[in-house]
Amino acid sequence: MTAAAVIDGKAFAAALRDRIAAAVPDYQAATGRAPGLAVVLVGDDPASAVYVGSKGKATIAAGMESFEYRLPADAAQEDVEALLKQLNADEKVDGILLQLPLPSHLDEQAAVGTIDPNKDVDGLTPVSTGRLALGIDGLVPCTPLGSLMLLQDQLGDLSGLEAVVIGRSILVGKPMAQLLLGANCTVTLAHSRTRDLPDIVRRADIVVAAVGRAEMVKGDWLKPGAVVIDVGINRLAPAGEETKGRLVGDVDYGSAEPHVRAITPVPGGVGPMTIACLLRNTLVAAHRRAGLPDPKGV
Ligand SMILES: Nc1nc2c(c(=O)[nH]1)N[C@@H](CN(C=O)c1ccc(C(=O)N[C@@H](CCC(=O)O)C(=O)O)cc1)CN2
Repeated sequence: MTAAAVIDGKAFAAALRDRIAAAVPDYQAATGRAPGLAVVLVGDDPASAVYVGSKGKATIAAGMESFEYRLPADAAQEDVEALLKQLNADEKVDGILLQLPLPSHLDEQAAVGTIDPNKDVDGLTPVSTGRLALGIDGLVPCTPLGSLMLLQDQLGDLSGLEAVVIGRSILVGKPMAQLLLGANCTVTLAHSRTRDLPDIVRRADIVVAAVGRAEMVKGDWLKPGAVVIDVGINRLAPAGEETKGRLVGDVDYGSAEPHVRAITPVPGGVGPMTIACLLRNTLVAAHRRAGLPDPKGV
């Protein structure tokens, strides 16, 4: 078999961000202001702080307005929900994102549920989830949306293809399965209790691994010629004092690569698409809130 294509999510995301930035001035001319994205971080998880910082920088680089809110790790549920309601009412804010995970004493679903669905650029409110399940146009979670874009770029029409999604999280697995179903794939949603997982994965033309276990999916689980989207971001324990922990996905890249038609690397695959799709959703939300047609090409 010929060498697998390495799907360059970083370059794809950069091109998408450029198209978004190019569309912002038209919105600004029509409304008199730039689209605004508010990101809320509760607590001091270092990885979350990095992601929130990257989102703020990317928002500004796209010509949008960035609003960042930080609440302490011991914030009460009422404090989080009060802030989200305040942002719902803020006319300058088109998109609201509550960075996850929240500290464990907080109820994530209840907090997310207070976000105005028209500003739900993470696509996680019950209304957004329902719209996706019903096939009604709405705002779709960023990582699955970015994964779908990469798949369609590789494969074109996905109709009739067998897709296996491993992992049933609200953030990735479930919406990914819905998106693939919407693209007319035959979808299996596998998870930690699935029996004979390697055999199920072996059927798939498309594999999306979002299980959160380092290098779990092995090369001999994959159908020759499959396209693999690796959503996992796992930092391996440092091998020595001076060695930084290596970042790996949920797929054992070394054993998978010789079997497949195309695969996303980690880092540089799906990860960068998450933030690019957040900007895309913010631009779309801003247009819809202003009663403008959806922006083209994003
Ligand atoms: N409310 C949300 N919370 C979280 C989401 C989300 O979509 N909405 N996703 C993740 C974290 N995340 C964004 O929030 C995110 C993860 C990874 C990347 C990324 O670009 N990763 C790089 C590698 C980065 C590194 O070196 O650590 C890559 O894969 O190339 C961007 C955003 C959980 N929380």
